This record gives sequence, C-alpha cells and structure tokens, in this order.
Amino acid sequence: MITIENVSKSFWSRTGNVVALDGVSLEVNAGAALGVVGPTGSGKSTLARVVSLQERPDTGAIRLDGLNTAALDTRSLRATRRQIGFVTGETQLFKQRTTAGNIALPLEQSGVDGPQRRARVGRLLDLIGLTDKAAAYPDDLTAGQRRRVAVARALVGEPGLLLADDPTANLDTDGAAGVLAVLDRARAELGVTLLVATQDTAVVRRICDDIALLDSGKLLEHGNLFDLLHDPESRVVQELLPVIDETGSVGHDRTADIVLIGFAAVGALLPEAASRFGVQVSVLGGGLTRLGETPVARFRIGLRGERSDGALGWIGERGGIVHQQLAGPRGVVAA
Ligand SMILES: Nc1ncnc2c1ncn2[C@@H]1O[C@H](COP(=O)(O)OP(=O)(O)OP(=O)(O)O)[C@@H](O)[C@H]1O
Repeated sequence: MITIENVSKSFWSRTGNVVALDGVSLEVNAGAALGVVGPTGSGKSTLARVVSLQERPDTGAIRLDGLNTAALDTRSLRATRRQIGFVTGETQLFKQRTTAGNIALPLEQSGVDGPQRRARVGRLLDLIGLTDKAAAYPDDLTAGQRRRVAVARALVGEPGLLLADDPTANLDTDGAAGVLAVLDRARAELGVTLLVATQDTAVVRRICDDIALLDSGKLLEHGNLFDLLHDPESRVVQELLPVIDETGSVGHDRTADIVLIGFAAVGALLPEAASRFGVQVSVLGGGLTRLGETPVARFRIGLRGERSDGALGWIGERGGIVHQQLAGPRGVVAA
C-alpha cells in the first residue's frame, strides 16, 4: 500500500512561491489503479514525482508498505526508487538502440546477466505486443509503439508500482488505446499498482478503479469510481459521465437524473419500470459510457402517469441511482 500523508510541496518561480501540493493525504491499495485528474497546474505531475521519490515533499511523508521514505539514506533511497517504474508522455527512447535494447537498458545498468535479461525483455515484448519489432529502431515505430516500449522499459526492473504521467499525451486514438491496454495488462498480469496522472477522463474510465481529483494542489475528491457515482455533488462524476443537456421538463409528472450501471440495468430497467407501473418514460438527455468493461448510463428522464413516483422508487430499489426528482406534477418544481 502507498500512503501519502499530508504532503505539501512548493516551488519558487519568477512570480513567487507556487504551492504545487497542499496537504494531500490518500492511500493507494496494492494492485489498484488510481487516476489522478485535475486541470493544468493542479499538481498531478508533482504528486507523481513525489510518490516516485524523484522529489522530496517539503512536509508530510510517502510510505511504501509502511516504510517511511523520508527516513531513508541516499543509498536506500536509490534502491527503493528502483522498485518504482516511471513513464511520462515525454519519455524518450535511445534512437541508436533497438526496441529490445531500449527495454534491456536498465537491466544492463544494474548488471543483470544476459540470459535473465533476454528472458525479461522477451516477456515484456510479449506484454506490449511488439515481439516482431524487437530488432526495429525507434524511428521505424509509430508514436504509440514507442510509448509502449517506454512503458516496457519502466517495467523491466519488476517494480511493484508504476507511475504514468500523462501516458497518452500527443497520441492518436489508436496509439492511446494501445498504451492503455498495456497499462491494463501490466496490472492484470504483473500485479503492479498503477498511479496515472492525466487530464483525460477517458483514460480513467478505461483503466482506473479509483480516482483522485486535484485542484490548486488540494485533494478535492478521492474514492472508488463506482462509489462516487452515488454522490450527486461529486465533481468527478460530472466529468466522467455523459453531460445532460438542459431540456424542458414541462409536461411530465416527474423528471429525474438517474445513473444506471451494468448491462442489465442499462438495457432493461426503464422499459420494465414503464410496463410495471403503467407509466410513460422518456429519455430527455444524457447518454451512455463505460467504466472499464461496465456500461454506465446517465439520463435525465421524464415520466408521465399516476404511478410515476412508484416507478422512480422501484428503479432505485433495483440498483438505479436516482439523483434528483426535478419536477412535481406537470412541471412544477418539487420542494
Ligand atoms: N520544478 C518546478 N519549478 C517551479 N514550479 C513548478 C515546478 N514544478 C511544478 N511547478 C508548478 O507547480 C504547479 C503544479 O504543477 P504540476 O506540473 O504538478 O501540475 P499538473 O497538474 O501536472 O499540470 P499539467 O496537467 O499541465 O501537467 C504549477 O503551478 C507548476 O507551474
């Protein structure tokens, strides 16, 4: 487990003191995938660098499985840092080295022998789907393939934790999907804990199960994605789920914003509620997305019929999250 304990970090710049992290505390369970999101300058990269022990916090502590990294001497710090993989959207490969040579580099530097090196590099080439490009040079690869090689190099030391700072930056849709698939496989097959800093909520939807929202260096929200869906005030939920366009509710007996999770709920809950309660249910706005493999819908629905309240209550009982009933009888806003 990674424990980030009341961590603050400031930088001096020409414009004065910049607080990059301000009293951030959170825990990341072993094997979890945490997405750290927030606007530009909110502190995501700084958090990634502090957790990867590349920078020391001004105050607070990073604990790795209980080990207080602030107490480590230089040698132990270096050894601990080697247990942490780090890759960014900016990570460069060595142009004069092949794909396999790039991945093998950290092993060469730490004196791992040839047969072991070959075995580990072979496994990672397989993981990133580039076995057939082992002898290719970076200039012969696509940008997405190069990024996958950079991820493999970050994993070759068999770290328990991989930090990926903006891993899909400047990649096209296919390139980004390839990198995310590799991160997902690394977690599933190698058991690494992932911390992914990104502004792209699609990245979080695709591979994360926990999310932390930073703004001006402060942690505003943190939790499991599916748990947060229950919180109508959650900013993270607003960003992860389809936007509801404002459309009129007039003419409906009830209007509500609902979140439906899973194939069965998304496909069947609304028609079933309509037929059970003899009401008319219309989707007025919203849409469908996925969290990992799970379909999730957020809709604004309008109901017509005497038993509209009963239908909404039933949708809630069957696992639908009913965030608000916006309007009372015939478009009058309910108290
Ligand atoms: N080495 C540094 N020297 C001076 N200021 C810095 C340094 N690193 C970060 N900062 C400042 O700290 C704040 C947080 O920066 P950080 O890069 O962590 O944000 P971010 O959320 O990763 O942003 P982005 O999404 O644009 O990458 C910003 O105001 C940034 O300018």
